[in-house]
Amino acid sequence: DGGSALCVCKVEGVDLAWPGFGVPRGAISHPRQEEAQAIDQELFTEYKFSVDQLMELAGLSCATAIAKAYPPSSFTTSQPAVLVVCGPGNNGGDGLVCARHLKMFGYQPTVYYPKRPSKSLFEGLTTQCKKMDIPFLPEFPAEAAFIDELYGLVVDAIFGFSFKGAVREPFGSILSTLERVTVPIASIDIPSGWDVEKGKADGLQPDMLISLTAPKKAAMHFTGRYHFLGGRFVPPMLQEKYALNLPAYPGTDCVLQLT
Ligand SMILES: NC(=O)C1=CN([C@@H]2O[C@H](COP(=O)(O)OP(=O)(O)OC[C@H]3O[C@@H](n4cnc5c(N)ncnc54)[C@H](OP(=O)(O)O)[C@@H]3O)[C@@H](O)[C@H]2O)[C@H](O)CC1
Ligand SMILES: [K+]
Repeated sequence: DGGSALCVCKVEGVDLAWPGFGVPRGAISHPRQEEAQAIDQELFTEYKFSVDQLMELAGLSCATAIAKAYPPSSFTTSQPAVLVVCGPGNNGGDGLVCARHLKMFGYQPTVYYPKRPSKSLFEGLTTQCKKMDIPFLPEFPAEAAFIDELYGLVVDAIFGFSFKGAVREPFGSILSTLERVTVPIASIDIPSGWDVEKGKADGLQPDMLISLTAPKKAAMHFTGRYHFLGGRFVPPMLQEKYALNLPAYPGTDCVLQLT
């Protein structure tokens, strides 16, 4: 029927179905902006996940994908130094979680977090990073060359699927600096500044994209080397409802390399 391969079994009279145990028959779906937001909302309202639960899994996926694509031994800097740039929404929260896990994995992350929401979730994530000795930059490096000199990788956690319209400051200047760096950029969920559906041909061109839940429409314009899927938390019924047709993650992995 062109849908995903579903395995169904009965346990105590309840039908259990899951994608996988076989390759999905159709292509992976690329939700539009409104669909991505609707799936996100449904995870919270209908499926009763909390934001911090999903953010933890999302951020862990990002750090895991980064560790697979850029192991510390591949860095040319003296330390595996990573600059994590965090925006004002949940994409920025994923960045903070990612920074904390990167530190656990042996990297040297530094965070830049210019616009911090006064919500306990983000305050808690910030404290956790600080208590892990992750430095927070007071200012963004003025020159792309400074970033190239000090860091071997930049994590773009500025905007995710709720980004709309023209970029407002201070993020416009930050993005124009990031467009000029030569070290690889790993974007969480959406390359920041891109239209969530149409992309941005003259915008940031990351080396890596970690799509969370499912690749959004803009991911079709991604031309970097590594595309990973993360956020292995979408219950089968929700995958079916939105016809996500996600490929099966290998074994117990929290990420899947798409390209
Ligand atoms: N289900 C999942 O896969 C999960 C994904 N997660 C991550 O969450 C983001 C989406 O988070 P959300 O908070 O909805 O939105 P963003 O982080 O994309 O951005 C919202 C903030 O950005 C500001 N904004 C929007 N447009 C602009 C602009 N043009 N210029 C400047 N600033 C902009 C917006 O500001 P407002 O003033 O408009 O409110 C917000 O502050 C998703 O992509 C994943 O990364 C969750 O972690 C877990 C579940
Ligand atoms: K991003």
